[in-house]
Amino acid sequence: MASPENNRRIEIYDTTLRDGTQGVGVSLTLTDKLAITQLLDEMGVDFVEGGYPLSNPKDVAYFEEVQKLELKHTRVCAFGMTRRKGIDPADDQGMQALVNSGAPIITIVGKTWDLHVDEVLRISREENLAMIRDSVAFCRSADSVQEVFYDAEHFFDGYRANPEYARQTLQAAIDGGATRLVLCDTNGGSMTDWVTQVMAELKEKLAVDADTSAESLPSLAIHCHNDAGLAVANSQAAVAAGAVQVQGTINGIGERCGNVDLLTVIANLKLKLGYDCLIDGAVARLGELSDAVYEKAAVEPNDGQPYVGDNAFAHKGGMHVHAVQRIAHSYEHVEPESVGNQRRILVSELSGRSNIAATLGQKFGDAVTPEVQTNLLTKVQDLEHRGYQFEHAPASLELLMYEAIGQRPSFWVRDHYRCVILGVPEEPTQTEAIVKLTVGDEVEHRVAEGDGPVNALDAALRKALRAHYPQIDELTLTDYAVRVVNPTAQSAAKVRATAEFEARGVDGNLRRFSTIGVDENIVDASWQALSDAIQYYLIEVGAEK
Ligand SMILES: CC(=O)SCCNC(=O)CCNC(=O)[C@H](O)C(C)(C)COP(=O)(O)OP(=O)(O)OC[C@H]1O[C@@H](n2cnc3c(N)ncnc32)[C@H](O)[C@@H]1OP(=O)(O)O
Ligand SMILES: CC(=O)C(=O)O
Repeated sequence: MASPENNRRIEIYDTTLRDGTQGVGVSLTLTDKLAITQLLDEMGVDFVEGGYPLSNPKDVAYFEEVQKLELKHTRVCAFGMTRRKGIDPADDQGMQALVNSGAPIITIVGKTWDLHVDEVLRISREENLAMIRDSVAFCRSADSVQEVFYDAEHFFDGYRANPEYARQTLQAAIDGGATRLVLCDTNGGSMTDWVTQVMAELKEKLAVDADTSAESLPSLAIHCHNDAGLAVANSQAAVAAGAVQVQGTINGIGERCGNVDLLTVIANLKLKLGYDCLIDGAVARLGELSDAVYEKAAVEPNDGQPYVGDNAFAHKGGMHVHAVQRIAHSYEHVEPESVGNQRRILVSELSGRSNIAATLGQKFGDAVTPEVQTNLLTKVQDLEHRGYQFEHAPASLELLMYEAIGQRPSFWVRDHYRCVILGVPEEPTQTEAIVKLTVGDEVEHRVAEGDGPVNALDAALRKALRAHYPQIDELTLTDYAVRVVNPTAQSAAKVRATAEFEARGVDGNLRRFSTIGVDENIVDASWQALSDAIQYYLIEVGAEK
């Protein structure tokens, strides 16, 4: 699949810790930043931009602490803007912070677009060129600094508005000693043809301006934002046109619509286009890297994310599942494992018998006969028509399977439950639940208080069952969500309760599973999800009824 002719090595420059944290809702602790640096190093990421040492105490501490890590592949970069107008770089706090950070690479961002020079900074165009040149040269002259990269902010917009001036800004960075000229699509609105065109003509024109050869100029790099949904395409177009480095973030987190998602770019470069990047084996760990960054950044994962998202290899439609069972790449562009992901087969009203066989066949073996498949499918279609959604509740689906083959155990028989809520103004609302069940020959009639009806019901049900099935104490509710199925019915609408539980199986491993309930009554929907979970768990651990 990869084109063998593209065997250049592409440098990967990660700015998750700087540009990524400019994303809405993203905040990383110092410990998180250091842990992400270490992970990126393990993968062979060439450059990690740790932050802006002038910006805040956390970033200052980062550059101190990161020096204690033993990094094998990564060189740490400190980011900052050009010196302030009208002063010597040596007197500029930002410049001092950069060279004192101890980072071997300094990345200086400067203005390309005359609009920003005239209207935002309100300085002369000559002063802007001097700021770029002086700042790069100052950082380059520091003993601790190995290289200076120059981030040409708004390059593609600036070059459209005034190509001569945009080139002069790069020339100033070259004169200062920059070793990479990073073309930034800061506003993320460039079209791919424009990126290709600029890349194609830029080096030749820069060489003519400087009366030198294109080869003797610093290499070009690319830094794209995703405001027009083209960050991946634009980054790859730049690489195809000769860029040696791609800057971006893990999972594409970043200001506004984000930076380019390095995970997608890396997988495309390596698996599709035959470029070299990172270390051997790293691509198969992209899923792990994605999960780690989502978790540390406390950002909700994007299930539809290319390559690494939970849905990237999830097959729902019956015809697709049928085909994938026969030949996986009929509906998969790469093997899920090649990027650290896995295939998922979902059961829903859009399923065919293949979905049932693929999902339950391994566990239930020969019991999954064609007749059982058809019966279970009919049941699922009927229930989904009533509001259930089994793709979110595989444990409830398994209970239906036990029912379909006549093997669903009855751990208890419910007589009734009752919930009482006492709401008095200015006082905390009190809730209590009563549960009456028959377990074996014994009647259990229990009451419990809780924080709301679901909690009280859960507590009362567990009280009633504990003496018979002590294993239930292992079961923890980890997530619970309620969604209205038919909102037009307003407060009489049906609701779907989905609950996620965690417990150790008989093998001692922690497992998560989800169940579902649907009813007009929110408490009854929750009762179904709760009691499905307990029954499912008791079956899993082989409880005697
Ligand atoms: C495209 C990008 O992602 S660039 C990075 C953007 N990231 C951030 O801004 C996060 C980190 N920033 C910060 O911590 C702060 O903004 C600081 C420390 C840099 C500056 O804080 P302050 O001094 O309070 O200034 P403030 O943020 O309000 O305004 C920016 C200042 O930098 C100046 N400035 C902006 N860009 C440049 C540049 N490339 N070169 C020199 N000066 C610049 C502006 O003129 C303004 O100075 P002024 O108030 O004297 O006119
Ligand atoms: C430098 C940078 O982050 C940008 O121009 O987008």
